[in-house]
Amino acid sequence: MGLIDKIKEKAKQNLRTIVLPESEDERVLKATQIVLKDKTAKIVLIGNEEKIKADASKYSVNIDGATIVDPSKFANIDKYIDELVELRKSKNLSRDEAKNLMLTEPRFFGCMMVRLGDADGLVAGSNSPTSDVLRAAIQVIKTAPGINTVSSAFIMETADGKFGDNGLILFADCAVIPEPNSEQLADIASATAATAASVVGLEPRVAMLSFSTKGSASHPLVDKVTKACQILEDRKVDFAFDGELQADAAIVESVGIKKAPNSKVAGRANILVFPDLQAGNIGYKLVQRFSNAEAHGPIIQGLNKPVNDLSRGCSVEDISNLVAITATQIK
Ligand SMILES: CC(C)(COP(=O)(O)OP(=O)(O)OC[C@H]1O[C@@H](n2cnc3c(N)ncnc32)[C@H](O)[C@@H]1OP(=O)(O)O)[C@@H](O)C(=O)NCCC(=O)NCCS
Ligand SMILES: CC(=O)OP(=O)(O)O
Repeated sequence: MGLIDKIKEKAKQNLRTIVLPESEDERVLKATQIVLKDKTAKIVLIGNEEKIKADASKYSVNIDGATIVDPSKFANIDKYIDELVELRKSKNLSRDEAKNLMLTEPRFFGCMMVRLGDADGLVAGSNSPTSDVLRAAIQVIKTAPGINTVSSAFIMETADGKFGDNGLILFADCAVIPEPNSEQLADIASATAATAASVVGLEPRVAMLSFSTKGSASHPLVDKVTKACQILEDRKVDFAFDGELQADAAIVESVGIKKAPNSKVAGRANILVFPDLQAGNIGYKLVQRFSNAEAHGPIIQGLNKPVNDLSRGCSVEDISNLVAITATQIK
């Protein structure tokens, strides 16, 4: 059984309610049909009921069984607005501004449903940039207790099974922090190790990537990565990691042996932590497109409740798969 089938089986065991705020997107309605047919989650669509039903009929999609919530007719809207005003008190968000966000920004409304327990998780981003999804999630759902950094990971399912664990390898952070400092890189490594273990069932082996392997180049950008490794060392984390490593030293055994002979991770990493978002975002898209790999995510890490983002280039299956992943993240 492949990874997604396993995750879907797990999701079916405990049916969760997932909000899909971008009901105007044809792919979202088609994914809703798949999720309801597969019984991997209950779905809440946000928007005008008549329009959603008309669109579903236009696209010949059956969304019977999905709950449709229209913020403009929502009985508890005042409670949601009050909660947002309270959450953004330090930013002086007025009640009118909060009301406007709740009525016009379905991602904010959906995150509030999750925050207040009217839904369990949210998937968005098919029709909005990642930053819009992240802002709603960070402002409304907030970070989990004791966590400072929100980051993300893609589960890459590569076709030939050569890299990572039988072709499964996590890439981080490819979606959230543009220029992570060393502390944040260490946080990204820890969060991704936890995602690898809990969502994919892998024993994490983390490579902290750079353009240098074990001192082969010297530059402040390399120092940032070696400092992140030192932070992980000081934190006494309970997973295998090594750095700084170049990508080939991280994933190709023969190169790992040559460039980092004493490493427990080099040549066999199943998690790649990129030094910044330029490298991470470009890197995952190149692997996805050049090698026809599945890229599941970005799975957002560090939030108090699960919200996951999509690339705007996602397929219908990407959405239904991410709904199942989100459902299994709920504690
Ligand atoms: C994540 C992101 C949306 C944050 O937005 P931002 O406008 O920089 O956020 P701000 O600096 O205004 O901070 C807003 C709040 O979020 C918090 N925050 C921002 N990034 C955070 C992170 N990674 N983890 C935890 N908190 C974070 C800030 O501390 C701030 O908190 P406050 O409002 O309580 O003071 C932004 O970093 C971003 O756009 N990232 C890139 C997304 C992207 O385009 N990815 C590529 C495609 S996938
Ligand atoms: C994750 C990501 O790159 O999202 P998008 O393609 O929507 O920018």
